[in-house]
Amino acid sequence: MMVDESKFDVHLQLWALRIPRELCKAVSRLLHGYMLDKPRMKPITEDPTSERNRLVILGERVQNPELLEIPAQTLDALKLLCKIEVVPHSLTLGYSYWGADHILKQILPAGVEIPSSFETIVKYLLGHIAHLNITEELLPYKNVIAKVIYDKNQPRIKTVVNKVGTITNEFRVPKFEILVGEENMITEVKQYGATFKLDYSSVYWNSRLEHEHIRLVSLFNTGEIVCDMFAGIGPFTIPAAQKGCVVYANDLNPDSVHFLRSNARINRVEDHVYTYNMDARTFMRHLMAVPTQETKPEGKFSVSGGLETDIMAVNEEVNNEDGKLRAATEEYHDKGIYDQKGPSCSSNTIHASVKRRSENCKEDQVVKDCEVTTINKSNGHAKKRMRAIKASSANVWEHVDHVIMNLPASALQFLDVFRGLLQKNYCKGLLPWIHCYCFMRSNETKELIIAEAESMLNAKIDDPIFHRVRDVAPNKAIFQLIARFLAIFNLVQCSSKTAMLFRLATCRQLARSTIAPVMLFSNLMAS
Ligand SMILES: C[S@@+](CC[C@H](N)C(=O)[O-])C[C@H]1O[C@@H](n2cnc3c(N)ncnc32)[C@H](O)[C@@H]1O
Repeated sequence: MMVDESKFDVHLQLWALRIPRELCKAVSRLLHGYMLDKPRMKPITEDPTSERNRLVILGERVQNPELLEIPAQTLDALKLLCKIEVVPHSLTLGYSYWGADHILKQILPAGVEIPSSFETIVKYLLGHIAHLNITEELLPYKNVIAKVIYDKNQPRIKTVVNKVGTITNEFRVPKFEILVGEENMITEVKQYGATFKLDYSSVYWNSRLEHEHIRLVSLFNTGEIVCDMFAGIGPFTIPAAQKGCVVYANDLNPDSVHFLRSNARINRVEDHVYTYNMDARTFMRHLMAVPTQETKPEGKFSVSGGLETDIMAVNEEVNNEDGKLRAATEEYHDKGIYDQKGPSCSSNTIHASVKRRSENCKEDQVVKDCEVTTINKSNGHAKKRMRAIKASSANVWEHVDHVIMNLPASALQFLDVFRGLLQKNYCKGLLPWIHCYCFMRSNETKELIIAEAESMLNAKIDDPIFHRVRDVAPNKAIFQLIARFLAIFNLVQCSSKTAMLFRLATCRQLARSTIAPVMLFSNLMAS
């Protein structure tokens, strides 16, 4: 459907005063309330007959050249300023003048609910892409709505798209139809100071998870080691790395991993991010070095060209640089840099983290290279970054503080990968937190979720408490929060059709003799 722009023309026959241009200010003060008053329209304009004059356009209420609507007193004051010359002035308010809502009201048939604001029509605005929120009722008008949104948001919006069908592919990427504009869907978005480049047509992205991304990362401490099993283009990975965590980030979708790497570079955290492109279970098994039938990675280890290369390189480094951690740690203690407080790090957590690694290094030779560099000093605060902590894949696991599992549709089923960890005492120190997102439908119960998680973990979960983070169906969630010493759970009930997301975390504070992990569930919106 094309938009006939001429249909929106409104012709106004007005009156204007021709005045010397130097009197514009004085005249407009006097005529306040009687001049043209339309958004985005200036009431004083050039006079086509003379450069030395200007035209003061009067409002629609002034309907004749005698200016009877203007008080005589005002007219007398005007006459004292200059000779009053009244001229007719015609004005056309066209398509370019009217806002999107006005135009849509004219186009859409009576009875069709008009999206009342830009925010209701546009679901997401990602860089130059507007992803429309087209309801069933508006589907027949999607092209014209897209055209209006496009025209009215120049030059910012270059592509207007609409989602088609439901997401069925394993990469969780919706299929889009381009309604107007460029086919290019590579764009950039910003979240809490980080920049994310992505191809919206080939990778998963959900702007509504912004709060959850940053909320989870706020639980991490500088220097901690994070495994992001379903990393996408890095909305958990990048802020975690920016915080000074070392992140092992994996995704099955090669396009996601491509942008994950770009984003690590764009945000200058490539030293903190190791990227992998393989199935998450394989990825974890390799990091944990749990012996399984699967001995070869299904995908690519990208950091140094391959897992084997990685291990060889690290082993070589280990041979050459044994003891470096100790020296580095002592040096930093000598310099006293841990006593400086910076906006992005806590001296205590770095201290604790390095100390723990240092102890581990002495005891187990786990970490072979640990270097802390002061990258930046601003506002008197020293910003400290933990540089990459290189360890052989066989030992990475012993230092993992957090595992992120954001694949709500099936993350629970991946929990079995941790059985080795719980049963074989791989984790020498504290257990990691496992942040596992999952859906919960209204016909499911928290007991069901826990049972599934327990069965996948082959371990008992103690005292669960549920707590909602976000529900899918508005007004249908029941919020329940019960705090316990060792366990926090999030629970949401919702309508039968909607699904919930929950976050599950094993509590690393548990003694290893108690293999029951503590879990934290919280729901997110469905993607
Ligand atoms: C819901 S998205 C989450 C992405 C990212 N963490 C975020 O919050 O935007 C799930 C991601 O898991 C990836 N994925 C799906 N199946 C996978 C598997 N078996 N192994 C690894 N990654 C997988 C998808 O490609 C997708 O990027």
